[in-house]
Amino acid sequence: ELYSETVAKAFLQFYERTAQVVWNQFMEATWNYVTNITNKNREEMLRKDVERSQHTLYFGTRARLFKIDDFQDPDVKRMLSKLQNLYKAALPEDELREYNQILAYMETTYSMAQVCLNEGPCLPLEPDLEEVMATSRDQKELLWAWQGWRDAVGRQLRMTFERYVQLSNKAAELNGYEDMGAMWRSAYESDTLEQDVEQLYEELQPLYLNLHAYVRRGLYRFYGPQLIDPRGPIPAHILGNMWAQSWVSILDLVLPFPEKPPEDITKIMKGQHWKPEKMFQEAEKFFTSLGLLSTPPEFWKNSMMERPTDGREVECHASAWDFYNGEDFRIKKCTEVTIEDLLSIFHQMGHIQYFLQYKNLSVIFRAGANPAFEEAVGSVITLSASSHKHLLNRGLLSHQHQDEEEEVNFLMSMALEKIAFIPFAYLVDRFRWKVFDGTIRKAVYNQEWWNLRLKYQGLCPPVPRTEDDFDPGAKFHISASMPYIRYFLSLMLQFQIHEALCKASGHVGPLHRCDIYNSKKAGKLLADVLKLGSSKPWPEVLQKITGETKVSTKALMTYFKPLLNWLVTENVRHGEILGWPDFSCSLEQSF
Ligand SMILES: O=C(CCC(O)(O)[C@H](Cc1ccccc1)NC(=O)c1ccccc1)N[C@@H](Cc1ccccc1)C(=O)O
Ligand SMILES: [Zn+2]
Repeated sequence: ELYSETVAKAFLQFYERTAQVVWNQFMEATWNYVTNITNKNREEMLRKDVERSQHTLYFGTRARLFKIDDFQDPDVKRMLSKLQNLYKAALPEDELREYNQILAYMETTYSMAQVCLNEGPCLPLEPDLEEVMATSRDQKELLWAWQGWRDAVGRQLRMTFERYVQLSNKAAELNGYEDMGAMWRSAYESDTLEQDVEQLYEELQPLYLNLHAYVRRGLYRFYGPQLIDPRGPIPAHILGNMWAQSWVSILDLVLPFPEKPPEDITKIMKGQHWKPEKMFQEAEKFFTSLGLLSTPPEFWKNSMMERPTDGREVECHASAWDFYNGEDFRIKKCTEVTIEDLLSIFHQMGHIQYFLQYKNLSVIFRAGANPAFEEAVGSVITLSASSHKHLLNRGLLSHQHQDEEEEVNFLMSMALEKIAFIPFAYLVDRFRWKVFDGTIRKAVYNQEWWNLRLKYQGLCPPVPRTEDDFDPGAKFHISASMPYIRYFLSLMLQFQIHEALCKASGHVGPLHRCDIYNSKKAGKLLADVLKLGSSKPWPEVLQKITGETKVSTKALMTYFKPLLNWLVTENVRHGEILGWPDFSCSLEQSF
């Protein structure tokens, strides 16, 4: 009869044919905008977004008319239920236009922001301000970049963000969710996501507290007591990163065995005349060495691998793009020739590999098993690619660096990337979930942000903050309305998958020495899972790789066990306090 399963299948085929066209046109228009930010391109992107929303509305409202529970075919049921979420298309047309303007304004403000020197050039975030944050050891210069960026971005977004929250929640409610946080969490198909991530965070906290105490000691030695309180939080501008989310750039200040410094891989890359294209080829070679798919010619023709030098304004935050026609896939990145950017390209290539593996699925299933899976794929390969074994094999190291002390130095550099990231990845959406559910009211956005930054990261602002500031907006994903808990879950998922692929590749010995390069068995295990896209619930997908159905901290703890032992011994030896009982870092009052 009218809404039978047979009719549903025809309905889904009609959706499939039309969606490919509408989505491809929307992606093209968005790509044209972010790689050439002009008013004309923004208008075209907004126009294509309205068309996409009209398409979503047409099919989503009709999908809601089918009685899915009476249907047999699991794919039909899963596809129809995914179509029923209209996302922002549920908003009335005028409010949708306003919402799209707000989204474009926030993301563009972030992408175009610069910090100007008194007399002389204005510096963009990439690569200039990030270079200052990573390499300067002058806390006044670091403060200039840190505060300047927040003045240029966060402060501009504050009012707009308040309206963004209202419209986001309205869209969520029109889709049957309590608020936008609930809608974002629904991507994980779990009613216990909040409790699960809190539990995972608790399990990892001892690892972070020991790293925090040890790094604080190293910074105390370098910057002295007028900047660092050995029992207090760490000022947020001296950790080597604009958001203090990765501390790998200050490895030289905290190296456990300074008499055995690691080789400077960036210097080696420059000495070997690496260019961005070679970096992309290097990453692709890793994936094909596993028997995975190579990128089509369009990829090399259409990607933006460097910041353009023709004066175009672009959005530099790296991203991978699926144009939903089964053949056009791109990466946009303002690549610099550094080891950080090489590893970042591995991450982006992970997104591309997922696109390639699931390209024959229905458009509805062309996504990761969940958003954390999408973020984990590239990071799994990066774990092998950053191993000394692999770097030596690829000519990026001159010797293996495998004595006991060099191994601790290596694990420390990995911890400054992965362990330092734990509380930041956790707190970004804790903040936004509370903003969306109303726990954090707009009058206290900035104060609540810093309460979370103190509570979870043990950081504090180097200068007093007010409610004229909006420091969360200084982070890309918040200005781009991009969920973040995916990176927290990916942190554990990537080690679980890495461990399983290492086992499949026949690796024996410590997990941190594993390099799955050339392992066709590991590649097959991964490919079979990526091909599923979002067609199956993610616990089923995880089970196919690791045998487990839950995200777990075990593999990550195994990887860092040798370092944790060393850190605990070191911190006990120095009588370090774990945590920050002195809770403020009002620098001027600390001496
Ligand atoms: O933001 C990124 C990398 C960019 C991305 O690849 O995750 C990108 C983010 C993005 C950019 C623009 C629009 C949407 C998302 N995500 C993708 O390109 C992407 C995500 C899902 C499917 C397809 C592509 N990394 C995070 C977290 C991170 C990840 C890995 C290492 C360090 C840090 C960060 O920098 O804070
Ligand atoms: Zn990513």
